[in-house]
Amino acid sequence: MNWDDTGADTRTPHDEDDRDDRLVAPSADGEDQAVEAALRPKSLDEFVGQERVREQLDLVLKAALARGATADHVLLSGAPGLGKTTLSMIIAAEMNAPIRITSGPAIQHAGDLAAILSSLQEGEVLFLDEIHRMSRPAEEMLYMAMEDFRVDVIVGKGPGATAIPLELPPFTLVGATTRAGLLPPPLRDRFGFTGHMEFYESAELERVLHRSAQLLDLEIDAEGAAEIAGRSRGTPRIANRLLRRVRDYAQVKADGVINREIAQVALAVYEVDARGLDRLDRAVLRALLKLFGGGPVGLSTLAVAVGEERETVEEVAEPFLVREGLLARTPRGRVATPAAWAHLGLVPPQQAPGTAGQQGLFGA
Ligand SMILES: Nc1ncnc2c1ncn2[C@@H]1O[C@H](COP(=O)(O)OP(=O)(O)OP(=O)(O)O)[C@@H](O)[C@H]1O
Repeated sequence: MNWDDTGADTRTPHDEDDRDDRLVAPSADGEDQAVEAALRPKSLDEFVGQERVREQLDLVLKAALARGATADHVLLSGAPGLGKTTLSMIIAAEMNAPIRITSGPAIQHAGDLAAILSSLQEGEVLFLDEIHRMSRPAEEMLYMAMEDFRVDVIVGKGPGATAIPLELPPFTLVGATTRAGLLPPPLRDRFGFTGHMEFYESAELERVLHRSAQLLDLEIDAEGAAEIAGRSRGTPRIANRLLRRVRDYAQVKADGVINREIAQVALAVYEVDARGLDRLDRAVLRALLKLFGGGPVGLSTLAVAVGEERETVEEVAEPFLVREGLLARTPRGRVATPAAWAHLGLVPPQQAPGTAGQQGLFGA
């Protein structure tokens, strides 16, 4: 990637995929998957943060255990990397039940789901990630399975097709979604408990980092953890990933101990700034400020200026910039906030008397 100082992209577009190889990407890459299993908390007590969800879930599970019953179906919603998979495994562990893991996109036909459901053991936890991406027929089969622990398996085709009812053992469905709003109400209503996972506070991420450091046998001090936490975008997965990169730096260039200075220098090497913005985020902001005077500017124009697809700017960079209060999406286009100017150390152009709002060079 070659964004120059003006924020313009000097590389040929698409010669690298900015989505997956970003150090601050919320989704898991291959390395994450390999180490995440070792870092996952195994019980609700070990699970950091999300106090409300944890407390409510604790009650749901304890009550089910006391009744000797299978726990109600649970829906977990929230951004990637906040711990939905981890919580589903904890639910199974707390219920002393086995867990089966699958995802919406893996279930394209109702038959795929019937095969999974009919092989569940009594009390088993079925974790269905990205449940909003399941096919419609599978979704309809799931309604009946969740409510009546029964599915109708269709045998044959056309007028001769017959539905054979199949009893299922009671099970707990844990559905996970990043888009709770996309779930059809009949599906949403069949969950006994819905937990909304929030982004983590810095102090919570510091606890995650200390715990991970201990498991990875690393030495990190309080200031080192605070520095990494502040750049982790409220997401434990990103915190754990940044920790591993800082560890590499500490091992190669220092004595292995992670303190504030080591964390700062290491993350500067990886171009993750003090607020967790990476090169793409800063390129978008810089273009908005330097080329368009802070906006408003249309998404397509902004995307061309940084040499990216509209979707990349809109879906990869903007959500975090909006969340951080650095950029606003307005009906007239993208607008930088005063915090954006301050973050990049730039001074907003003087507002001419009588003009309303920020008017860019290529304004509305
Ligand atoms: N509350 C937490 N305490 C400690 N570690 C956590 C916590 N939440 C998540 N993690 C760590 O973050 C990593 C990612 O968590 P997890 O895979 O559960 O996220 P997810 O929400 O299921 O993500 P995705 O939606 O991408 O599947 C795991 O390695 C896990 O150890």
